[in-house]
Amino acid sequence: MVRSKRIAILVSGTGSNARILIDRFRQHPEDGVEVVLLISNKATAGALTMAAERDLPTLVVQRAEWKEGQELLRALDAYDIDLIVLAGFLWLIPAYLVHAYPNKIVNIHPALLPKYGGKGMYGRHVHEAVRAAGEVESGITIHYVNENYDEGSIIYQAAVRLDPEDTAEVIADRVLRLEHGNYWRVVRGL
Ligand SMILES: Nc1nc2c(c(=O)[nH]1)N[C@@H](CN(C=O)c1ccc(C(=O)N[C@@H](CCC(=O)O)C(=O)O)cc1)CN2
Ligand SMILES: NCC(=O)N[C@@H]1O[C@H](COP(=O)([O-])[O-])[C@@H](O)[C@H]1O
Repeated sequence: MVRSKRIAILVSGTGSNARILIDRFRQHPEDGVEVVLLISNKATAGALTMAAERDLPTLVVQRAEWKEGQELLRALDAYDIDLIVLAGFLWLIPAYLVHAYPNKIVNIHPALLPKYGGKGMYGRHVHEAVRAAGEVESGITIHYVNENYDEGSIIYQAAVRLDPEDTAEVIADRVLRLEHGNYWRVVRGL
C-alpha cells in the first residue's frame, strides 16, 4: 500500500486556494494526496475558520517562533510532512526551512514571473502593477521556493489575456480562477 503524499499548507488570508486543495484531495483519495495541516501567521486568517469547519488541524505561528524554527520543524516532523504548499502566505520562508525541505516547498504567485515578483509583490499590489504597466496578459506561476521571494525554479505557468478596460479587481478575479483551476493538479503531479 503506497502511502499518500502528506501536505502542509501555509496561508495568511482567506484561503480559497487552500480550500480547493483540501476539498479536491478529500473528494479524490485516488490522487494519493492528503492535506494534514494548515499553518497561518495570522490568528484572524479566514483560512483557519475554513480549516476548523473541515476538522483539519491548524497551527498559528508567531514571528519569534517563525524566526527560531524549532517548534515549527517539530510540528512538520510530527505530521510527517512530505510537501509544504504556500497559498497566499505573506512571510519570507527562512533558510532553515528551505534547507530542511529541499525542493519540497512550492508557491503560487499571481503573475507571470519573473515580472511582478519580489518584496512587496503580493495580493492586489501585483494586479495594480500589471494594470499600471498596461500589460496585455497576466497569469499564474507555480514555483519551488528558495531563500528569496519568487526566484525559485518555475514548475508551471498559465496566462490569461487582458482587456484594456480591465481593472486590477477584474485582473485579480481572472487570475484567481486560473489558480483554482490549476494549483491542485500541479501539486498532485509533484
Ligand atoms: N523564501 C521565500 N519565501 C516566500 C516566497 C518565496 O518565493 N521564497 N513566496 C512568498 C509568496 N509571495 C509571492 O508569491 C510573496 C509574499 C509576500 C511578499 C512580501 O513582500 N511580504 C511583505 C510582508 C507582508 C505582510 O507581512 O503582510 C514583506 O516581506 O515585507 C512578497 C512575495 C511567500 N514566502
Ligand atoms: N505573492 C503571494 C501572493 O500574492 N499570493 C496570492 O494571494 C492570494 C491568496 O488568495 P487565497 O487566500 O484566496 O488563496 C492568491 O491570489 C495568491 O496567488
